[in-house]
Amino acid sequence: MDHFLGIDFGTSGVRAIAINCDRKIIDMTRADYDIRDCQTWQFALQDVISQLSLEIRQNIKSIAIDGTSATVVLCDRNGTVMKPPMIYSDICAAELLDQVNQIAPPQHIVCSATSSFAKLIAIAQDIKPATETDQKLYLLHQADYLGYLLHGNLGISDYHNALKLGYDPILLTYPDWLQNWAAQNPAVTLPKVLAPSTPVGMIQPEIAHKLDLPKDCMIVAGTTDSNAAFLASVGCAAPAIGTAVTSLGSTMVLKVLSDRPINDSRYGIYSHRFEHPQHGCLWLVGGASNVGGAVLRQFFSDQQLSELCDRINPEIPSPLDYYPLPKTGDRFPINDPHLTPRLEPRPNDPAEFLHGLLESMARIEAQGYALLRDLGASPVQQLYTAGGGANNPVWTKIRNRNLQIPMAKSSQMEAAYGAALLALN
Ligand SMILES: Nc1ncnc2c1ncn2[C@@H]1O[C@H](COP(=O)(O)OP(=O)(O)O)[C@@H](O)[C@H]1O
Ligand SMILES: O=C(CO)[C@H](O)[C@H](O)COP(=O)(O)O
Repeated sequence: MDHFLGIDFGTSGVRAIAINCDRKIIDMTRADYDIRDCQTWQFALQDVISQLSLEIRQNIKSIAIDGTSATVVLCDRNGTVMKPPMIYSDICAAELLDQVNQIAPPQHIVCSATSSFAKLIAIAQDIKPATETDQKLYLLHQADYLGYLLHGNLGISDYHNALKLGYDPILLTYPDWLQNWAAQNPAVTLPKVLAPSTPVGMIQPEIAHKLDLPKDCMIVAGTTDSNAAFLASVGCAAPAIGTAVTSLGSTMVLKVLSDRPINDSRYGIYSHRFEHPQHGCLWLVGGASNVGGAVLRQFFSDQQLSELCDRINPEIPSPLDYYPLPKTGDRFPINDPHLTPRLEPRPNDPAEFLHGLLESMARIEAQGYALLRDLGASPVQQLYTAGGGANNPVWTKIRNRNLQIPMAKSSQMEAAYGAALLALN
């Protein structure tokens, strides 16, 4: 029986889900890791695979990996990581953003302090010009680097991860402005870009041996965590236009399947290409906010979260109006690297405080979907939820009251299932 493995690298953890040809989950494993330490990426990757039963591992036909978007790492030609990764919410200095604005077209989506291209400009600042080919350096996204660890082909990405680097998902090429920049900065090689789910290469023999994987196990091009979450929630490759998914993990990411791309760097709005079996090329229009579960973890353990939620009446709106960020800066619907968290006034009752946090994040989610609609995204017909926050019925009721959008039960709430569907395809 053939099995297909999806591996999700989120902010706070790694999940692997093995499915069979009927898309049924046959096993799921988890591992902790530190998103800022690439060595833990490698350990966690091997850990979540090794935890699978021997029978499953020996029948894995293909593997797909999703990672956090705009998390980038610089490697040399041997795949050695040259410096700690810059993660998706890291902000580049204002003077570097000025450089980005001089290179990219006005209001391009890379004209954001958190874009992968802004991080490339930051990294390129202290790279000596390459005199020999062996000094070539490679900019990789998190999913690209993890895929390299398995297939051994350096410099391969996908058009979801490469979007915030500046890759054009309509023309399926790097735009001239970026190719010109790369020609003037030969020390850094941009990754080759494939469609998600495209076969990249077979697993390296020594890795196959170490992990008891088949010698012909194929590693396919991956995606980003919230695109994988979209696929997981709808559970197929043919969702209706107007299907929306909120990925409620450490962050909050909104996506609406639309018939046209909408991009607006003022608000941190961008569109991922989505190949639909019936409609052809569609677009996942959305944005990623830094509000989400990470800020809840700053104040409450999962146990406290559960106990305090039992004391909240979700039908009564909280009067508290927060902007609950884990640190300064947001990307969407307010794209402002200097936006400070608003977490006052702090009530004495922790249940009241939690109610205010959940209600405020639900209001921001509703503002986000209203902004997407106002800027031309297809109207939302039904809304799924993925990620850890999807497990919270009180939050779901609060969100339902603020959103006024028909909410559907997700097929699967783990992004790793979406990655497994890519491996199956
Ligand atoms: N029942 C819950 N209610 C609210 N938030 C939750 C709940 N369970 C988990 N979370 C939050 O979800 C996040 C983890 O979800 P996950 O999808 O694994 O996120 P990520 O991959 O982005 O780290 C944590 O920040 C945690 O606070
Ligand atoms: O918030 C994030 C981490 O979970 C990422 O930014 C998220 O992946 C959103 O980016 P994209 O829409 O490109 O997937």
